[in-house]
Amino acid sequence: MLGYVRKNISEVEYHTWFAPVKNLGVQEGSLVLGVRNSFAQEWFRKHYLELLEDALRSLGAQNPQVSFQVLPAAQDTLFSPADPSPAPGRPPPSTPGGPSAQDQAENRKRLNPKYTFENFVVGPNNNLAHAAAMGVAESPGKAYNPLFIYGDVGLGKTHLMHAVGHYMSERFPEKRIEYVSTESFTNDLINAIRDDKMTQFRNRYRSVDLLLVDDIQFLAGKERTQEEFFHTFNALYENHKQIILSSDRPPKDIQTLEGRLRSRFEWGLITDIQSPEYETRVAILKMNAEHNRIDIPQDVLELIARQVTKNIRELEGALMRVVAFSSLNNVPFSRAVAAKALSNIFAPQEVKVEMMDVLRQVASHFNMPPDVIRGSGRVREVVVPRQVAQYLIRELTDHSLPEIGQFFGRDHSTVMHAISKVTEQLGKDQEVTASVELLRRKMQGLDDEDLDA
Ligand SMILES: Nc1ncnc2c1ncn2[C@@H]1O[C@H](COP(=O)(O)OP(=O)(O)OP(=O)(O)O)[C@@H](O)[C@H]1O
Repeated sequence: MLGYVRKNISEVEYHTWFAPVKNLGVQEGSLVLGVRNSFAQEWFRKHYLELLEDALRSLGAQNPQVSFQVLPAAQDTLFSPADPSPAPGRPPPSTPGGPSAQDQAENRKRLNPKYTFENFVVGPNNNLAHAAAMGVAESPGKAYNPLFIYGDVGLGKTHLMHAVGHYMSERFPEKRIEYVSTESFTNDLINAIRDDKMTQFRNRYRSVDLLLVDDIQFLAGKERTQEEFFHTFNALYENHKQIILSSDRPPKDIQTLEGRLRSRFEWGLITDIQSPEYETRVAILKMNAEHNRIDIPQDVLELIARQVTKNIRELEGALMRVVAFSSLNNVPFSRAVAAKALSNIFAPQEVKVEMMDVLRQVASHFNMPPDVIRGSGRVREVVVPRQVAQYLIRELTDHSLPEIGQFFGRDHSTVMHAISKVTEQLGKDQEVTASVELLRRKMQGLDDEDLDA
């Protein structure tokens, strides 16, 4: 099967997605593949399901069925940077005569273990840069050289550069990879001049297979550094070694950059990354939550994604802030809690209650699945929560009776009946009264007293 798959997709895709997959055997006629997280699960369903079914068909299956299951945490080696053993399916450790374990460790040390292709959410804002980086990873020194990625702060430029580095260090452990910020490059140069170690400096930078230089805009105005970088660039370029540069602006907008450097930066491919749109932001948050094993409802992630729009680093920070806030105050995640946690940094946002929020809260209060409440059951245990939910939705949202009816698969007169029934019971039936009050308070947001307590 893998042979078939490999022939039909690029090598980078294959190694990114298929190398870590585990065969979990056949269950109820379906081939079950273990993947690392729900992000990968969705990705496989969307992008590779047909290909896998075709692969099975090519092996003679009449009615091929493939499903994906998230592997338990223990088998997820993705975020164990301290673990020096290679992940399953990855190249084995070096052999005698091959690259030393130290080389590999050196390579890995400089790269952030989180910044891989697998952890990079692709959206319309970054798909070109992502495709270019994949192209470069697949054919270093050949596809686009240099690759120049620009974009505002915190949008994933460094992440993409490191992803190429990881990919190369896993597939070709003998390759030398150097990741450096322009600032470190400048400092190294200054030190080398001072200590009379220019030969070592040149050897270090001109002997690499992949040079990643971050924030190249800081070359502006540094004449000696530009001069040295020019020669480093030429040496690597002539030897078909790959260069990737990141910057906050395109080469033409970097002031006081020597013309000969600017034109070299334009030789390869220039690609930009824009701010992510809403769906991409939600997907990034979801992936982050999962990687950190935080079980946080989708609607809370959506609220965070609405608040932070420009910078992914801030987006991740906002998520951590919400997590810390809820843990320190010992309150469960909710949109109200998230809004409160973020209110010091962002303008307080009015939390609009949605029908689904109410249904979920009611379901959790009465300890039954939301679908049962919306279902057709007629016993009192289900009818009371259903009526309470309809009553609260009418009170807390702007939805009309027919809309509420539709949400419950009923007509508006049923909703009207539910509302008058609850109204009648308020103050008389203790259970109904207490439930309505408690739920109303929960959904209107927490008061400060709650949090202080
Ligand atoms: N598409 C994405 N999917 C998942 N995470 C992302 C994505 N883009 C960025 N991130 C995350 O956002 C954070 C900031 O990204 P990164 O450091 O690469 O930004 P940058 O553009 O290099 O910023 P700077 O200009 O400040 O160096 C990182 O934690 C990174 O993992």
